[in-house]
Amino acid sequence: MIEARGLNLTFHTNDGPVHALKDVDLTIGKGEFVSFIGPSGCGKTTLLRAIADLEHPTGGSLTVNGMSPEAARKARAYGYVFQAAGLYPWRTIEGNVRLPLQIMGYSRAEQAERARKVLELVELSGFERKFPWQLSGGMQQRASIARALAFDADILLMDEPFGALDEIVRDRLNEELLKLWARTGKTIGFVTHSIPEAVYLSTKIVVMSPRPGRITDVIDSTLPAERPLEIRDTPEFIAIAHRVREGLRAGYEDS
Ligand SMILES: Nc1ncnc2c1ncn2[C@@H]1O[C@H](COP(=O)(O)OP(=O)(O)OP(=O)(O)O)[C@@H](O)[C@H]1O
Repeated sequence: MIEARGLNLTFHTNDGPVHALKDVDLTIGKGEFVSFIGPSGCGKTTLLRAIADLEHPTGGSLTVNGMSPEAARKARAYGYVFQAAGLYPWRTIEGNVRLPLQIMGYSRAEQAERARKVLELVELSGFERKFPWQLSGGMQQRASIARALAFDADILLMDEPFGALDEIVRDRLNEELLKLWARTGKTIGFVTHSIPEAVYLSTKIVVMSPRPGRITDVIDSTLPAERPLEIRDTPEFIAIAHRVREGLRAGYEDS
């Protein structure tokens, strides 16, 4: 679904070049849930943005759904969820979810039907007429996920969507996201700073390190698909978390 080979991305700044991504090789299969974890500045967001054609690699190759990132963007191959929910305050929740569909020229009936479906999927049925400020932070983030799902793209790219939420809300949204992923079969790319979040959610964990931004480890999860929150206390979970932590530590020492 997503394939990077020798991917490089250098920003040219007044202080000289910044190697945001260096020699990144990565394969993401259909239906995988892939987390990107690493310290600030290791290129997680840049990689996600390159997949979304919001940044342009300076070397190597990158394909998304078998196409160039630009072709994939034009084919609306992905939905993107940002760190802040980014809902328009003057639009209702339903109005926010319908916005991309409106822009794409869907009929009013189709907009309404799709909004209904995705709001049900994120358990926000009944909140269609509310405005964003009438919802909690977690609910706003769910609405922004619904918006990214509205046009039924195969890929969902999420840049630290739950970073600003307290731990209890985050736990619940993690559980809900796993259920949603199981129901929809989407391929998900997910940026996080949290080791437990990465291990809990992912089928594959990509550990990155900065200066230059690169991949230092790729861990295929051995956890079962069915994951109650208590799985975080099992030896298997703790072993994977340990490997992620070691990878992060090694990256710090190298850079
Ligand atoms: N538009 C830009 N111009 C110049 N440098 C940039 C630009 N965007 C990102 N960078 C630099 O590229 C590097 C990678 O940034 P990126 O935002 O991808 O890191 P990150 O791992 O997502 O960090 P964080 O966890 O803090 O969000 C950093 O050194 C950053 O300063």
